[in-house]
Amino acid sequence: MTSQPNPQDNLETLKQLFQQLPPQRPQLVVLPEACLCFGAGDKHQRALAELLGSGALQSALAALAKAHGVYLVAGTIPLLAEADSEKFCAASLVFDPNGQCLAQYNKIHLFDVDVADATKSYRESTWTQAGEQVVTVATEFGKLGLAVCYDVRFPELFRELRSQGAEIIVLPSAFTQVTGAAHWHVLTRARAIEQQCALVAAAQVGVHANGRETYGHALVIDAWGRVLSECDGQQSPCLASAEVDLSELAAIRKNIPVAKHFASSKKVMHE
Ligand SMILES: O=C(O)CNC(=O)[C@H](CS)NC(=O)CCC(=O)C(=O)O
Repeated sequence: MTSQPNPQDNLETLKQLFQQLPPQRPQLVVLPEACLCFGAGDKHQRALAELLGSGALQSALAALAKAHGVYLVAGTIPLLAEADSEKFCAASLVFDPNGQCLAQYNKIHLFDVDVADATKSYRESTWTQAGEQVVTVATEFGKLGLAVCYDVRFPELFRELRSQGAEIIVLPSAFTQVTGAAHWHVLTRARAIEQQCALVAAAQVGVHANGRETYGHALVIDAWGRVLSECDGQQSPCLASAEVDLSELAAIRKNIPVAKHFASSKKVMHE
């Protein structure tokens, strides 16, 4: 998506895009980081922020999941830890096909980074409160592990998701054009290969209201590291969709038992 500041505009885009969902069920749909509000400035985002379990953004997303009978990872929307919190969490929510919210993951690694682009200085922590919990959630087709965007640069988080049983990792993102062109495919494929998990990486793409430029290239990657589907980084909105065979995952894990080998090497590395 090329999300805009006004949530209503983005919901309209999503309603159109959901018309193109393939017929298979169960189905998992993953949205990009800041899917309902992008480029509006932190005050506007803080004004939109909701408490878990109530609010217009969450109701609209729950309704979308229910209307189409899909699991929906709506990453991210601004959620408040407490009603009077100054900062909001970049929260990725998981809805089931009945529109029930199953889990919340707050982005742990915040993008306080300098990039050689028009924005130059990104300081996410000035308005975002960092998450403190690793989150996995069971679904009828396997266990999801939750991560967001810049988290992809921290393999330790993905190691932890795997050890908590994750089989499919979801990664709502808004990678910058510059870092995305250099690192996006390598990082996402590396996390899928090393943790032997399927990985679904949704992405913002194009030029946003605040002049920020995002890379796009939403991906579905299997546990062998193959790219099963990809948006081309030009079209917006765009749907990358694939059928993932999780039975292959068990064979990959049996043949290359990295989890077992890590358990032995861990002793050496921590001494
Ligand atoms: O600010 C918003 O509204 C939405 N959030 C984002 O765009 C976030 C925080 S600024 N972007 C990233 O984490 C980019 C990571 C990245 O590009 C990299 O790791 O190279």
